[in-house]
Amino acid sequence: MPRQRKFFAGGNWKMNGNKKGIDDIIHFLNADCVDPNVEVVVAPPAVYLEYVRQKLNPQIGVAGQNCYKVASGAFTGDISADMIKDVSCNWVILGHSERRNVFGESDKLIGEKVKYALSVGLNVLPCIGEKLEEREAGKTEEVVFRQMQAIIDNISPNEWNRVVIAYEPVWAIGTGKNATPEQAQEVHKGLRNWLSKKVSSEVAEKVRILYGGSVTAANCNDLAAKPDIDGFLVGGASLKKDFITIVKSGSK
Ligand SMILES: O=C(CO)COP(=O)(O)O
Repeated sequence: MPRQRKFFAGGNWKMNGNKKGIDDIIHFLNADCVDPNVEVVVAPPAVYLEYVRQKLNPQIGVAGQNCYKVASGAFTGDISADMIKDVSCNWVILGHSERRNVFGESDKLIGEKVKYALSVGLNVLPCIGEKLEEREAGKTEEVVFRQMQAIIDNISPNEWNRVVIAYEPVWAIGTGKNATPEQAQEVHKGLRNWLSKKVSSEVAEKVRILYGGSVTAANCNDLAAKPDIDGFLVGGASLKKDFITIVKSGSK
C-alpha cells in the first residue's frame, strides 16, 4: 500500500561530533540518503549548522536542535530561530525530552518557542513523550496529550503544513530499548484521533508523526510498516551508516 504521508527521516546528532566526524557523515548522507520518497533532515550542534548546510546536498534539510522564543537579546548561551534561518537552515527541533528533562523546559516555554519559530518561517519538529513511571502508571496518553495541547495552542491553521510531530518515549531514548511497533502505533493512532478532535480531521490526516527512541537499522523496517508511523527521529544511529538503512525503510 502506498504511504499516506511522505516518510520523514530525521537525524538528531545531539551534542556529538567534530568537523572530521561530521565530514564523514556528510559524505554518506550525500552519497546514499537522497531519496525522492523520503524527506531527510539532520540536526547538528548549533556551532556546526552553517558548516553542514554549506556541505550538504540541498535536498537534505538542516535543523537546529533548539532555539529561544525571541529574535535576539540578553540570553547568554542561546540562539534564535532568526539565526537558524540566517544561516540558511529551515528546521528546528523543539521540546526534545533532553530539553524538558535535563534543562527543565516547561510545556509553556516549548509552546512559546513553537509559536515564535513558526512566526519567522521555520519548520518545526516539536517532541513529546512519557517517562517510564508515567507509562507504568497508565498515564501515557494523559502526558502526551497535555504536552501536545501546549503545542497546538501555538499553531495557527495555516502553519500546520510546517509542523512534524515526534513521539519519543523517554524510556526508549538512548537506552537500546525501543517501543515495539505495536506500542508506538497505539500512541501515534491515539494522537491522530486526539488531533482530529482538538484541531481538525484534515490536520490529523496530514500531519506526520515520527517515532524516536533507539531506532536502528535492525528495527526500522517493522516500525516503518505501521500505518501511523510516518518516519523517525534518530539519535545514536544517525551518526553511523545505519542511518542509510533507516532512511531507506521509508521507501519500501
Ligand atoms: O532522542 C532521540 C532522537 O531525538 C532518540 O535517540 P536514540 O535514537 O539515540 O535513542
